[in-house]
Amino acid sequence: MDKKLCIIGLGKMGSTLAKGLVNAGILKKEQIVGTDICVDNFEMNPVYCNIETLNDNIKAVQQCDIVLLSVKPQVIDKVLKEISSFCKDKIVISIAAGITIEHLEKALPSSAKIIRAMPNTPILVGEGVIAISRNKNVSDEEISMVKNLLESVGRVYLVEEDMMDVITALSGSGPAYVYIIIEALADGGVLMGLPRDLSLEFAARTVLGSAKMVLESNKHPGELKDMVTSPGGTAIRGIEVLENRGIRGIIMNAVKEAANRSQEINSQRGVKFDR
Ligand SMILES: NC(=O)C1=CN([C@@H]2O[C@H](COP(=O)(O)OP(=O)(O)OC[C@H]3O[C@@H](n4cnc5c(N)ncnc54)[C@H](OP(=O)(O)O)[C@@H]3O)[C@@H](O)[C@H]2O)C=CC1
Ligand SMILES: O=C(O)[C@@H]1CCC=N1
Repeated sequence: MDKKLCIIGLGKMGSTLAKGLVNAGILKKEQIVGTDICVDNFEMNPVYCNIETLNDNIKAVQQCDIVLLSVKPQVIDKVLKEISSFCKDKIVISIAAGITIEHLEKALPSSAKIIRAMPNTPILVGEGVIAISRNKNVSDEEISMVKNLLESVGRVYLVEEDMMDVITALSGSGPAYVYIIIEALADGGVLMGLPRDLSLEFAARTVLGSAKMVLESNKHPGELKDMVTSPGGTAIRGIEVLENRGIRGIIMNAVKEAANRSQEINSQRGVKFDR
C-alpha cells in the first residue's frame, strides 16, 4: 500500500494501531506519522515503534492521504476545527466512541471522505475486530482500501452506522470485561492455592481456547457448555453459583449500559461548530 497515514492522538488506541499496522507489515514505519499534544508521551511509551512523531496536527495531516482520529470524544471537536480545512480530499477515519458520521460531516468540508470505525485493543496482536461505516463520499474502491489496511490487524466488518453504539459496547469495550473475567478466574485459582503466574496462564488460555471453539466448531455456546458439564460433576457446581448470581443478566446489562453511554456521548455534546 502506497498511502501515508496520520494518526492523531498517540494514546492507548492510536499507538496500538500504529504498532499493529507496522507489525503486520502492511505499512512501513515511514508511512505513518503520529501526533500527540504531549511530546513527552512519545519518549515515555515504547509502543510508538519509531514512527515519525510530531506535536503539530496540521503539519501531519498535510503530508498524509488518510487521517485517523484517535483522540477522546471530548477533544475531537477541537481537533476537527484545527484540521478541517486541510481535509478536503482526505479519507478521515474516526474511532471516537459515540461520534457519529453526521457530527463529523458538520465539522469537515463537504467533500471529506468520512469513515467511522470501532476497533478494539486486540488489534495489537492481529486479533482485533473492527466495524466500519462510511459516508457517501467514500467510494467502493476507497472503502476496500481501508478495509484491506485494517484487515492486517483484525476482522473488518462493513456495517450500518446505527449498529455502531452497540458494537462499541460489545467488541470495542468488551476486552475490558473479558480481562476482568480472566483476572477473576486467575484469582480463583490463587484462592485455591495455585501460583499466580500459572493461574493467570491457565485462565487466559481457557478464554482463548473457548473463544476458538465457538468460532471454529460451528456449535452453539450452550452445546459447548454442555460438553464440559458432567452430571453431578464439577463444572455444573460452578455454573450454579454463576447462574444464582445472575451472570448472564449482569453481562447483558453491561453491554446495554455501554451502548447507552455511546449514544449519550454524541447527544450530550451538541453539534455546533465555528467554520
Ligand atoms: N482504548 C480503547 O480500547 C478504544 C478506544 N477507542 C477510541 O479511541 C479514542 C482514543 O482513546 P484512547 O486511546 O483510549 O485515549 P487516550 O487518552 O489514551 O489517547 C488519546 C491521546 O490523544 C492525545 N490528545 C489530546 N488532545 C490532542 C490533540 N489536540 N492533538 C493530538 N493529540 C491529542 C492525548 O494526550 P493527553 O493524554 O496528554 O491529553 C492522548 O495521548 C477515543 O475516542 C476512544 O473512544 C475506540 C476503540 C477502543
Ligand atoms: O471506553 C471507551 O470509551 C473506549 C471506547 C471503546 C473502548 N474504550
